[in-house]
Amino acid sequence: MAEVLSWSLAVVLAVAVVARGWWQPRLSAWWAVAGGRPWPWLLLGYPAVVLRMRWSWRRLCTTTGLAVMKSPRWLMVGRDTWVAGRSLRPSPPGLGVARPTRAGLRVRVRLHPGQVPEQVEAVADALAHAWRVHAVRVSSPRRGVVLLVVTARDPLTAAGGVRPGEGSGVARRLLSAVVGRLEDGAPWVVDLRRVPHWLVVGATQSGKSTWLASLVTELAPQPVALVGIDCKGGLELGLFERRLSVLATSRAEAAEVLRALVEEELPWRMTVCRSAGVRDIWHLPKDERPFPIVVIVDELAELYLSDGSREGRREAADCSVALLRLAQLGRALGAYLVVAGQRVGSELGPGVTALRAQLGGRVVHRVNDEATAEMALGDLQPGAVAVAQTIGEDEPGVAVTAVSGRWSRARSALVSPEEAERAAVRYGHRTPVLARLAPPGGEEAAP
Ligand SMILES: Nc1ncnc2c1ncn2[C@@H]1O[C@H](COP(=O)(O)OP(=O)(O)OP(=O)(O)O)[C@@H](O)[C@H]1O
Repeated sequence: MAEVLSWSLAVVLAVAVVARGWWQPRLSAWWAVAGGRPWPWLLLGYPAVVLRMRWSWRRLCTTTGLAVMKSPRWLMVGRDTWVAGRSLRPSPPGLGVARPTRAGLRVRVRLHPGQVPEQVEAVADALAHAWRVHAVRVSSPRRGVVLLVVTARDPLTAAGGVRPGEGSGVARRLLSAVVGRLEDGAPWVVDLRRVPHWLVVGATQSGKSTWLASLVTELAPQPVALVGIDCKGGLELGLFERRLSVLATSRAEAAEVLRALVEEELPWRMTVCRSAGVRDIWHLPKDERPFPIVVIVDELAELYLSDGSREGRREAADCSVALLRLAQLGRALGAYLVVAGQRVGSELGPGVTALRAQLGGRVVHRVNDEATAEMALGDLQPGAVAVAQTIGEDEPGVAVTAVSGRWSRARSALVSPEEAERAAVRYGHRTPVLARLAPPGGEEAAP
């Protein structure tokens, strides 16, 4: 026996020596992958939660009304009559295979005919309690199926634990930014080419500016023109001035910049596309393609609310129309819009509701009232409205992010003003000159 063992060991060692050219270069990558895995969760937490799920699924579905009763085959019951058939048995929706994620697991559930995802969503809290996990989120990737995203512990509690660009195993695309971490542990990616326009809402001190700072920090190294509109005198976006192609710090300046964008820059881009026979700038040859422009507005209300003067009303109306046109025309012409504000209700003016409908990406931080959460999420993800309202004072940077069809809780990367400023200075030399927006000197540069 000992002889067989030592021979086997010798063979394994010999193979390892012969094949070292193959495994040695891969060793560090394997080590890095293994080191990044949440082993305690995978080895202990995950099997325990899966057992609890399997064990309790039928009972849970019965008590919460998700199980349907399979009707038995029966005969008439009389005084001396036998009853044939199976006993009445609750049949729960089909629970699929639970796949582990970094912070929990995902599992698909096949609904019974006649059931809708809202029924599962209504009992998500009961599931979370029964499985002793932080949260169960419900989405519906296709008809008849719901996806349960289970998070074991709240990964968003560690304030400041998220770094800009963290989890950047994600392959970076132009115009995409990792701005924090989602509740399921995945990086929070804002990809402007997929969802071109975003609305960022939150009460004061909820984390809007920090979110904008992490977005700018991520976009700064990219060949992208950034246009800042900050009518609070440039207090927030002024930090990135070195990396901004244009910064408007009052409403009069903002109206002028937006006018130049929609009346000069966008029509010029249309002409370029038309003469090249293409439908958007992304089909132009790379060296002829104009820079994509990301317009960032901090505090939307400052653009919309007027002081009652004729001049003020005219500026507000101009800004409203220009933002709407920008949102409508922008995607094909490489202009993207990120708008932040405390409220986005119709009290700001008639144009704001139309603008909101164009902003397909939503980020909702802590809000002061239900109406604001409803305004920001109700049209896209009604199920997320209640969750946005649970974000507390002690959770700055925590938000609900939603695009059509999906939503999640998330926490933004904590980017200090100094870090953001440093990034803007470091990449300041990459700031494109937009000649039509900032007339004094400079020519339109190609990326
Ligand atoms: N992801 C985060 N993690 C931890 N702390 C955060 C996070 N985001 C923001 N904060 C903290 O919350 C506070 C408020 O952030 P921020 O200034 O971004 O809020 P705001 O919504 O822009 O406020 P205001 O509307 O008053 O400008 C700051 O002290 C900031 O450090």
